[in-house]
Amino acid sequence: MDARGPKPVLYVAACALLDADGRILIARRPEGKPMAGLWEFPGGKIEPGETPEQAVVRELREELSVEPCERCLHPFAFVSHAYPDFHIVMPFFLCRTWDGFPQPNEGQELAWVRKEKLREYRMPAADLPLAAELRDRL
Ligand SMILES: Nc1nc2c([nH]c(=O)n2[C@@H]2O[C@H](COP(=O)(O)OP(=O)(O)OP(=O)(O)O)[C@@H](O)[C@H]2O)c(=O)[nH]1
Repeated sequence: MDARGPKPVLYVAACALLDADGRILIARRPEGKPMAGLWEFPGGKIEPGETPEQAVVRELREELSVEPCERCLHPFAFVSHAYPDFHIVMPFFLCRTWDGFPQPNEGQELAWVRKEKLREYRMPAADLPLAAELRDRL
């Protein structure tokens, strides 16, 4: 807490889609959104009453027209990170099986990236440990 009071805590769920060649899908935040231009993992805020898995399924459908099954979402890591204006808690899943071909429904740029190359893409601070975990543990 500081003089401005406690920071809001934001619960976000995200997912690494992994293709058969071991590449990971990342998306570039479009102009007009906070943190525009940074590369991140597909996902978004967990709505009230939703599980993290349900939030990932909904966001993948909205953002990418991709349908994973909930059972295909494997818990991989989580983040708890203090941004200057909010604190993010982010369960993070791996998914190797889904229906559909990812479409950039929100005008976002998409990239399939090898884990070794993730560090070449500028990411939000909260994602840096996730990129390192993917490099080390996949
Ligand atoms: N989706 C996603 N959000 C992330 C990641 N890392 C990270 O710091 N965030 C932050 O978590 C928050 C998620 O919000 P979002 O804007 O993607 O969620 P949303 O689609 O539900 O929001 P919206 O409907 O208000 O646009 C943003 O502040 C975003 O910058 C990540 O890897 N994936």
